Amino acid sequence: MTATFDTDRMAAVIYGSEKLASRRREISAAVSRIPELHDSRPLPFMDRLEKVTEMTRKLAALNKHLPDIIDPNDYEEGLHLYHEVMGMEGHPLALHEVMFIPGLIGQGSDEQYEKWLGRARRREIIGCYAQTELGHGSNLRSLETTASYDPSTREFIIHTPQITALKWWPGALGKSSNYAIVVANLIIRDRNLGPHPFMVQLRDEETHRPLQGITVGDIGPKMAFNGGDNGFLGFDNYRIPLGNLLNRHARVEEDGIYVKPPHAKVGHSAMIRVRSHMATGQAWLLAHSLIIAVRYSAVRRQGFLEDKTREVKILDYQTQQYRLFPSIARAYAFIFCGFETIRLYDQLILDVNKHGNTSGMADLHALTSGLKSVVTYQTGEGIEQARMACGGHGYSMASYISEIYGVAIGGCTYEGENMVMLLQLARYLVKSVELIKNGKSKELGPMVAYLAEPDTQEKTPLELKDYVKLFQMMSKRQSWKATERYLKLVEGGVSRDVAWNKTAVELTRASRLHTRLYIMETFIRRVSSIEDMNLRMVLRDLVNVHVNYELLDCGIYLHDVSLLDSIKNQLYSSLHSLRPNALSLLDSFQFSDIQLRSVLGRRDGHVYENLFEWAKSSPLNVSDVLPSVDRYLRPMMEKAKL
Ligand SMILES: CCCCCCC/C=C/C(=O)SCCNC(=O)CCNC(=O)[C@H](O)C(C)(C)COP(=O)(O)OP(=O)(O)OC[C@H]1O[C@@H](n2cnc3c(N)ncnc32)[C@H](O)[C@@H]1OP(=O)(O)O
Ligand SMILES: Cc1cc2nc3c(=O)[nH]c(=O)nc-3n(C[C@H](O)[C@H](O)[C@H](O)COP(=O)(O)OP(=O)(O)OC[C@H]3O[C@@H](n4cnc5c(N)ncnc54)[C@H](O)[C@@H]3O)c2cc1C
Repeated sequence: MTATFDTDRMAAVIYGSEKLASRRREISAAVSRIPELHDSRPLPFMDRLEKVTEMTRKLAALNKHLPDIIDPNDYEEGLHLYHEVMGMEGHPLALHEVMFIPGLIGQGSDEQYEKWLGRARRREIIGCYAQTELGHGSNLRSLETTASYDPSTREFIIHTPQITALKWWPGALGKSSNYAIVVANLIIRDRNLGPHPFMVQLRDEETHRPLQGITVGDIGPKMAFNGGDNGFLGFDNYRIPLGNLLNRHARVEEDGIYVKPPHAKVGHSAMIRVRSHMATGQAWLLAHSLIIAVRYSAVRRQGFLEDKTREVKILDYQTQQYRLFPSIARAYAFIFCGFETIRLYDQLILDVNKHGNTSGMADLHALTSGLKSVVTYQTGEGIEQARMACGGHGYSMASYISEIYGVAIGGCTYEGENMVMLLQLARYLVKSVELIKNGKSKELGPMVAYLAEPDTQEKTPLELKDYVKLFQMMSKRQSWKATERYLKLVEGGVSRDVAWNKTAVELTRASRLHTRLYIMETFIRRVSSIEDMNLRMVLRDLVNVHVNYELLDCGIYLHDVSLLDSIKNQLYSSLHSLRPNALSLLDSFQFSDIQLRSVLGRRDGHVYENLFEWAKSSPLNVSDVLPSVDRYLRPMMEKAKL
């Protein structure tokens, strides 16, 4: 079946501009011509040490070639080049670009930029972001690492009071970084002023050995990211100068006077940044797994439909389409939402850093808390469906889907565990409902204004705005239901914290619905704004899959469930309409074979030949008889014969 649109033009919609889309193609082509930048052999055949070594080798090679391939100051081009060459399994600079430099920009003063930013950008130093501890990750207020100010020497003494206070998990900390932004409780004259970010040198710049007073190492293998070195870190009364408190917002004077920041959570900007970028990152992972599954499904033939002389492509099965197409819609929806949150973050950091204006923080915190939770969860679901859609071959590392899954679901945990973050958004929703109850609807932000709308009769949705209306109604009802349940407990004398906990499941449901509504509205809005009518029509088919699937999936929140039958019919027909364009919608992401790293999902479609070559290259096939067979199996069988 042939697609009805041009994938290069769709790529420009996905990546935001024709220029960036074509630069991505040029960068992929340039990488394909430089063997030094390719994996020296398939990553799944490597053990952990080999993977870390391979990633470090490629990173150094990339650093050498980078100025010939891209403009080093272009963030988007750099991101693509890194994805292409380094892949997704982690590397020594993974946190340097993602949290260390942004953390320094968000928290450091101009003087501190002068001292560290240029060096970091030139990669004279490598940094990471060390916040989570062995005993605490979610509850930042209970972090135990201390940074006590000593006015006599104008230094902070960083200390790990007990084992639970060891920093644990930071990416690229274990073996690669020589600097870290360390989050520690600022203590002045025995007063704990809460977590603050400090620039800390961990290793000697010449020898790379840990400095005295620092204990640091790798935390061992993980579900994924095994090319990276997540680490542990402890301090034994380790002294750093006063100037190492990142002090754009909060300051300590030489005499120990504390100048507090304009907003209590302004120190969290590095986390807000990653959360703002997560929707696009996850969309990209989801699209990776889907292109593998859809390409394979367009090659794999099994069973018969009308034509009894030739087996059917498995992509023609309705169940296969139901498994995969709603996730294609989500990948697009997440990309569009992600661009919006990135733009909001960039605006916020400008407002805060230039004008000290923190008024956008609460809204963006609520939005990104919900979005990162829903998007990572649904991405995990979609990738797992993609794996199952490839049958037995999906289970092989040749598909690479299990690696993508491991990487993606890390996002359910890092940057705030999903349930914890859904509860953060719920605080915002509950406050909004309370405003309405207190007659202050005018104070509601635009994203929650629908919470004040009256209930109307549910009717079969015909146009997109009807779907949005129905979804708003479901989301509003759940936010109200959860809030009223919580307030009733509080009014009955239960403490706020306990009442919150007794309502928590309902609260997380409200947050999910609110976020799914936001995703739906953003998707519809973006598609409606596309000028090219041809592309807009194709994406309209995708939106149709999305709105019907979302409504069905959340149908339990409708009062009139008889609506669901017509929605089911509309979904089945929209899956059918999407079939001719499904593969091209994914080809539009324009992943190269190098970037995909999937034997099953290669562009050439020679699935069986490629799988056989891959199997033959397994290290186990280097000899016909393995030493373990000689040593154990043959003697066992010989003994049994006696
Ligand atoms: C290529 C891929 C690379 C992947 C790299 C992955 C790298 C991963 C890195 C990491 O994981 S770094 C560590 C990340 N850690 C976390 O995310 C920890 C999660 N916990 C928190 O963020 C916070 O503790 C919390 C859960 C948000 C709660 O914060 P806290 O206890 O300090 O506040 P509360 O008392 O609950 O709330 C008070 C008040 O403040 C509001 N608020 C909280 N955070 C923010 C914020 N960032 N911005 C604005 N406002 C915030 C909160 O909503 C409350 O408001 P009110 O309800 O009182 O109005
Ligand atoms: C791949 C990866 C990379 C990471 N990189 C970094 C890094 O670079 N730097 C860094 O500092 N950290 C990093 N982390 C750590 C990460 O940020 C934390 O693991 C994460 O924030 C979750 O915290 P936790 O481990 O304390 O989970 P916990 O909070 O212990 O979660 C365990 C369970 O308790 C529940 N729970 C906890 N609190 C509540 C609550 N208040 N209400 C209801 N339920 C609750 C959770 O929902 C969850 O079910 C990384 C983690 C991973 C997996």
